[in-house]
Amino acid sequence: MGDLATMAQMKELDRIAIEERGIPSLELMENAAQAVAQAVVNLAGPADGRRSDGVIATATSVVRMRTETEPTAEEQREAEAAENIILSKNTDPTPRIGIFCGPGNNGGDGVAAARILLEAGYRVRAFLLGSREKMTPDERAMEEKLREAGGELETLDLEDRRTTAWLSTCDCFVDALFGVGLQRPLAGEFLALVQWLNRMRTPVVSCDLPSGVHGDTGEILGDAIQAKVTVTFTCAKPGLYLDAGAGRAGKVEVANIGIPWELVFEQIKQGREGTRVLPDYAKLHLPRRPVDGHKGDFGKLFILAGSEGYTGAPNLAARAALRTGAGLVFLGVPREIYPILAVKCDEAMPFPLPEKYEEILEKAKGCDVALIGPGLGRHPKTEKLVRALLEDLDIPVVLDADGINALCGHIDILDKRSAPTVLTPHAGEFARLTGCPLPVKDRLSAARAFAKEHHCTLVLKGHGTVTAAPSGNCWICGTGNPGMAKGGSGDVLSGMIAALWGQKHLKGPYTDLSELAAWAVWYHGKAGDKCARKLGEYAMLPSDLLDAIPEVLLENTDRG
Ligand SMILES: NC(=O)C1=CN([C@@H]2O[C@H](COP(=O)(O)OP(=O)(O)OC[C@H]3O[C@@H](n4cnc5c(N)ncnc54)[C@H](O)[C@@H]3O)[C@@H](O)[C@H]2O)[C@@H](O)CC1
Ligand SMILES: [K+]
Repeated sequence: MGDLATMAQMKELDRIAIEERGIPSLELMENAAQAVAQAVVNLAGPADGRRSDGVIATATSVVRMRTETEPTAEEQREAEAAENIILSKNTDPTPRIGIFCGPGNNGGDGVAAARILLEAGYRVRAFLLGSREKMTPDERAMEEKLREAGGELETLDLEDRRTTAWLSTCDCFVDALFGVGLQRPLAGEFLALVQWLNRMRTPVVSCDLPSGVHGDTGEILGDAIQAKVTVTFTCAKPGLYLDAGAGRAGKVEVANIGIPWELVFEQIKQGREGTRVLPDYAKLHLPRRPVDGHKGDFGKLFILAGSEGYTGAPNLAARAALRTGAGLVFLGVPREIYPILAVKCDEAMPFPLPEKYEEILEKAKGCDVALIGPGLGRHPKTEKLVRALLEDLDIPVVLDADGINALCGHIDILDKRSAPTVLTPHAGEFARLTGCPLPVKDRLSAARAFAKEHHCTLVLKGHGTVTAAPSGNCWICGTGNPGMAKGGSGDVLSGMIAALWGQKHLKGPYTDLSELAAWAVWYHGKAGDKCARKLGEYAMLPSDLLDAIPEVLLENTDRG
């Protein structure tokens, strides 16, 4: 489930399928178009137009809005013609589909979908953008077939009122401007069309990618289509789940277009540096806890957290760890705030940090996992302590927030560690640590490169949090929402990761600690989604996540 392909991988896969395996490219395009046409039918309703109510009023206002000054006689005639086009929807409710095709094979998918929908009885108009000379042979072949079916590939003129009137009555648009061949930011007529379409708010089905979204990074080049559904071919692309691209893709449907699965396996799934998405509907089952397990088996956690003014973070991290199954949680906090934590904690065991470093080290060494950082502050003495622990501790470490900041300028300490380490930065912390500019443009590649270079697990937070393993494998999280963008959510996540890393029975079948961290990210996002449904994105709090963890884990634990 969920293997993703980059734009380059996709092009290579298509090439091998066509050139080496002899699969006709037109057959692939036809299959792609079938899947797109089906998505249109799902949105626009059946060809007899039973679901067209409500379009007329919106459409009329679009034409009227455009009459700003006193019209000339010619303009008056045009306006009337446009109005008639709109009113004709009353007598002919057959769904109208506007299809916008670019000059490449993505455009070819659109042309083929136009023919399929026309033959199915829909009112279809297909428009070409860009020069006809640039059209690929396959797109030309599809244009020929469209013509044979009684259709036409028109040149789009958004100044023509009759065209815009007709488009304003459409039940659905198909975006077939650019797919994996997008090379530069949208400009000129492409940009103008994309912005016009987005203003219309008519549901859009995008072919392969919303045009303007970079398939590898989710970056928006110039502007991008806001799709309702993206029908992506063979494998989904990372950009559909990352950053702004994820916001433009709408619902992602992956269509098999006839490339043999063993070829996909060879080229994509078997790849050494794979990328997988963990979608919302994924089931990431934890095994049952062993019946004879005792609290020591479920992980002794050492948490170093908190400072004056940050008394919530240690408690959130500790409680999240316990909610995620940790056996024992020792919570070391600065002496000044210890009394506060002593009152807050029931299950976790807070203690004031001893003056002597050796005593702190000894306490930490007796544990299975250390979580360092939530609310720790950036006092030089504290940062020195963090670095010393990273050097001296040979147990797995989860490094979060100010724990990460303490590594700035001292990345060699990370390189020297032999025990597993996971860092959980948001983009700001990552930029500070690596010196890369903000915003981090390609989070997937950046996370992968860092994890490989420093031989650690990197959880780079954001919309579609990326977890990268030292092997180069990556997971993109498909859960979570903007309601979680509040101070404290990260503390909960770090506690959850530490808890999973500490439980011995999870290390049998799930030895890959990086994958366990990716699971923790997914559970955390899922808890957030439950809170958003119940409390709303505005009001939900990081502490509410703690109450949602039980339901998430119940749904994702083997009960047999
Ligand atoms: N035979 C195949 O390889 C198949 C390809 N398919 C479709 O074809 C797509 C890939 O086709 P292509 O490689 O032709 O690429 P695209 O159709 O995505 O785009 C390439 C064309 O767009 C132009 N272009 C790129 N960026 C531009 C910009 N910003 N402004 C203006 N022009 C720009 C390029 O010069 C080129 O003419 C896939 O995404 C998929 O939709 C499917 O039909 C399945 C089979
Ligand atoms: K597209």
